Amino acid sequence: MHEPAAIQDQIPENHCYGCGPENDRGLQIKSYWTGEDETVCTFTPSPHHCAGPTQYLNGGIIATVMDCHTICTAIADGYRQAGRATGTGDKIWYATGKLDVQYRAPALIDEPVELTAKILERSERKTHLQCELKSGGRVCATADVIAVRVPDNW
Ligand SMILES: CCCCCCCC(=O)SCCNC(=O)CCNC(=O)[C@H](O)C(C)(C)COP(=O)(O)OP(=O)(O)OC[C@H]1O[C@@H](n2cnc3c(N)ncnc32)[C@H](O)[C@@H]1OP(=O)(O)O
Repeated sequence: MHEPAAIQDQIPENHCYGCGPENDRGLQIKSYWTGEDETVCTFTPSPHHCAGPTQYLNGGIIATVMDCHTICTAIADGYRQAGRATGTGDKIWYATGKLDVQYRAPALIDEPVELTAKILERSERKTHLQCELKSGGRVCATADVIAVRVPDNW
């Protein structure tokens, strides 16, 4: 079970291609807390998100959804650490400092991919997260991510 409201729907003014509700041509992923330091996201690919062979998901799309799922997790965690509901008060904004993706198996285009993110460590300026992407019941990609806090006018 997770909270009813998606993290992305609580972050204001987000036009990001991967996770921005304001980007009507974007992927519009939705992430949810499942525990203290863990979030999940289910993304349903469209046929045009394919790799060379039409049955597999493009690697850049895989990287994008892993990037956005983890960075939104870091942002929501920033609000939690500040003792505020996500999106309230002064804006808290993180950017990707590092995204290290390992592609372990091809992900299928015709079924949803399941992502999990886990916060490993946090400090004032950065959050270290791990992400896993599953398709067809197997782990297809893992990522090591550093989210870096940036000014709210970034
Ligand atoms: C709601 C919006 C969701 C958006 C989701 C999508 C996210 C994105 O795609 S963002 C776009 C892609 N990312 C970017 O364009 C970022 C470009 N880079 C930058 O702006 C800067 O280099 C930035 C912000 C990452 C770091 O800024 P800078 O002022 O150099 O930070 P700096 O003070 O050196 O580092 C802060 C901390 O982060 C660490 N850090 C920074 N980069 C890295 C890295 N690549 N690897 C490891 N650690 C890093 C530093 O070691 C430092 O750690 P500590 O506090 O322990 O000393």
